[in-house]
Amino acid sequence: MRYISTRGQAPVLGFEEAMLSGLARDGGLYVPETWPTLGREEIAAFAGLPYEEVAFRVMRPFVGDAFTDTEFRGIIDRAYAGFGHAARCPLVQLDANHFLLELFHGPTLAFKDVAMQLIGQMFQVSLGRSGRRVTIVGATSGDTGSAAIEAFRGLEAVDVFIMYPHGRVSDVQRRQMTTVPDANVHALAIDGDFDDCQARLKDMFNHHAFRDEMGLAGVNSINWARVLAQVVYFFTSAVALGAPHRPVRFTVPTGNFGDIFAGYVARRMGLPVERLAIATNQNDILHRTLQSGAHVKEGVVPSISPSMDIQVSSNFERLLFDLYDRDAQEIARLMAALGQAGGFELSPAALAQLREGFASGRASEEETADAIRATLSRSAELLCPHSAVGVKVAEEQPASAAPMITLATAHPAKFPDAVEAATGIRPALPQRMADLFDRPERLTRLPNDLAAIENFVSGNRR
Ligand SMILES: Cc1ncc(COP(=O)(O)O)c(C=O)c1O
Ligand SMILES: N[C@@H](CCOP(=O)(O)O)C(=O)O
Repeated sequence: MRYISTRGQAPVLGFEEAMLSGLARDGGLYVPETWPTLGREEIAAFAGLPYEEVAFRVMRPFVGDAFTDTEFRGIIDRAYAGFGHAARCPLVQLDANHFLLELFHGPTLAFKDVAMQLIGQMFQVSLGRSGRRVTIVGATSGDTGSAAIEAFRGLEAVDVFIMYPHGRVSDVQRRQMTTVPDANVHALAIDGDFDDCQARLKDMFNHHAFRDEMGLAGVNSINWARVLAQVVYFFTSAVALGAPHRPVRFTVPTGNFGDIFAGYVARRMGLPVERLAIATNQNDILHRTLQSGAHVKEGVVPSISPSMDIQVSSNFERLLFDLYDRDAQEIARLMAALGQAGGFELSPAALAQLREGFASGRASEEETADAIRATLSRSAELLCPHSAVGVKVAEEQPASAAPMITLATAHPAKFPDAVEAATGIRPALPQRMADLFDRPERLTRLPNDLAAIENFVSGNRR
């Protein structure tokens, strides 16, 4: 399998190099040259298999010769061994036809662990083989950061620098990043919002002299391997509810468009997905895009679902690439318009395709809190605010015989203030994290300035 850039000007790479490089050198995102498909029988055969086996079968076609089958099975087994649930990503029934896919049983209590634990293992095998060192830079609105730190802490061949928006993540999320004592980990509080952090991240990758000198690697969903690992749970959950013999529907709480893009990939691979609904909070650029056809940035407004406080949804570029029949020149033009003019209009053909493939909805702050409360009283499930945005939007979708699966993307204990305000219940952290608020914090506050961030990175990597 070969990987090409959405902007058409970067070298074509194999899986391992695409995984280690992060952003393509032309500023685009790597995508597989073609979408591999799985036949009905192959998908049906997933029923009853352990999560790890389905992961192997779904991801194998994308990995090529980067890892032997034995290496790849070992990587997958080690990635999920520490998850707190035997099913890894269990399904919970909310009502007759609505299910929650719990993605927060990994070490840092959010869906990011599902992919990050896997790529942590992939990096270790790959770097161990080559003797190469990398400097991981990441941007987070709260969850990617701690998942990355957990996956890469203490590794000799890796330094990790995570930028988060100062004052805009929950206290639990911040402490998960700032209380890790390992010398290779650096939490950087940036004066800006997540879009600023992600923009500086991409600036670093696009500054080729810096990128090459530092050996930059990216573990945001810029990295194709992150998205790939997330495709797996669309298959496991759908098959558990009868796919491929009956279609299913998904609603995905969405910010950077990585998770829902993974659902799109599952559908391209042959999974019968009747509806794929984008659920946004008040930072609703994607919902507005579906409604109006205009993809226009507005300022990020802080919300009680802070991990989705995003207006520049990085992976939307990957979808646009397909919507525009893989016309890389056109994608480069649209992305330049987004950067310079703050937005663009989708062509009528691209918009029609977008609306055919996706639905969307939005939850206000009040509606999010209502969904947390209503779900608790109906089914005793305590939702995090992001999952609540998903449940609210799922419930608005037209009735169908196909089961609806809403992705529950984080544990409620990561957002205790919002959950307590909605329900009066303060969710407790698991015992292993009970002393999180007693641990000393270590962080560096930096301006939203490329030179300042680059100086810090170059001065502090080992
Ligand atoms: C808890 C949570 N839910 C949902 C999202 C949105 O996922 P994506 O950015 O892949 O759209 C994020 C962050 O991205 C998150 O941390
Ligand atoms: N919500 C994310 C934002 C970064 O998304 P990613 O999937 O591109 O890493 C976070 O919690 O950091």
